[in-house]
Amino acid sequence: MESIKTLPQIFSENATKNNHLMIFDSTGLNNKSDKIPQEFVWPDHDKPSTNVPILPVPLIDLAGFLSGDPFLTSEATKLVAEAAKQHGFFLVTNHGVDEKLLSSACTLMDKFFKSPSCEKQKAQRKWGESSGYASSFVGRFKKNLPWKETLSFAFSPGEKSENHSQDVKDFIVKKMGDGYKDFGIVYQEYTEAMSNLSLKIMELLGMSLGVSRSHFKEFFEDNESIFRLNYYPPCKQPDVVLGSGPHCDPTSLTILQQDQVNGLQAFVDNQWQAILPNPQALVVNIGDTFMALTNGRYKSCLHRAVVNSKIERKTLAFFLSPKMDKVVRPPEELEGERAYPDFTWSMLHEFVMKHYRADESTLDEFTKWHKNGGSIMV
Ligand SMILES: C=C1C[C@]23C[C@H]1CC[C@H]2[C@]1(C)CCC[C@@](C)(C(=O)O)[C@H]1[C@@H]3C(=O)O
Ligand SMILES: O=C(O)CCC(=O)C(=O)O
Ligand SMILES: [Fe+2]
Repeated sequence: MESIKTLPQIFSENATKNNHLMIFDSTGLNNKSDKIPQEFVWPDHDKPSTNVPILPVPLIDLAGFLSGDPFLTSEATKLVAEAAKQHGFFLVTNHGVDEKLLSSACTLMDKFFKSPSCEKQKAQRKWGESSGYASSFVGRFKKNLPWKETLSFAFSPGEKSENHSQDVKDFIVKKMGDGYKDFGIVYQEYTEAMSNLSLKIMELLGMSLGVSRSHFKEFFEDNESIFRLNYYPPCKQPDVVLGSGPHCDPTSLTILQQDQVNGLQAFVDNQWQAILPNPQALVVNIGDTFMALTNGRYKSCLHRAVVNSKIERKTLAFFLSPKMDKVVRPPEELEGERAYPDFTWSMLHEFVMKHYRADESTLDEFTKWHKNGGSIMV
């Protein structure tokens, strides 16, 4: 477990020692004759292996559920329940999100990530915030740095009455200028589509748990979510680095679009197993906050992303999260001995952004931190 000391401790420590890594230049690192800097090299027990088995993730066709077919809805809830109880991962097809939107959102990532570093720095993420560009994680972690660049946005659907809030589009145009207006429009539309899809999946999850169809949908209607573009450059030593280290998503529900490059792995039945790209499907996984909302019934699963030496990998992740101040408490149908205390997403978000690097123990460590009144050292 690596705790993130709060600023300025770790930042100043790292800023001096790792100046050369303050900007993650994968091309430069790949072209240098010597080995990849030690900060990116993971311990032996975490190093990726090439021949992992393939995880048989259930493929759930949402067409029947979305059209209101009672039998197909019942079949879908059974498949969701089985997957969510075991490892929390499932695929959804016929989800209703426009294929052209999905394709352009993946292609358009290159406009940002292939631009010069000085351009990308205009959107640099600030300490403690999740919005913005993270070219290097050396400001947050001392070791086991992820081999990736990310661009993250805060998203909320806005009030029904007013026009949808345009926070995604406005953020990128504010940071990068009017040349990114079309870019912003595409990802604004994308995040709205993913927010709508996540609410439909919340209806399915509610029914699968024997809770009213509307309970979780209403809980997340005014969500304050995070949308993230993950760009994983090729690495000359793919056997020692990780694109995203082992973690459980601290959020509630993740909808992940993968490109056609393999890399996502889940830790199931005590081994890493690949979740292969499927162009017709989106990957959905339960996060820590929803595991708490189900009082531990549905599982938030450890997962990671590996990279390769030939081609970059791109993924788009919508992290559904409730309004910051909403109390995370299981509905009475799921009560019983409490697995976790009442908390707000705001508390857990602060914990993972400022005090603790999300891993497989985040919720347990957060529970200790929360019981100690949110004291800094975990
Ligand atoms: C709330 C969040 C924190 C992270 C982005 C979202 C949901 C997933 C989290 C993360 C990806 C889990 C692994 C570690 C992390 C630092 C990362 O690799 O990016 C996490 C994100 C973050 O803290 O920025
Ligand atoms: O990019 C991937 O395949 C996984 C990314 C992920 O798990 C995350 O961003 O939380
Ligand atoms: Fe994740």
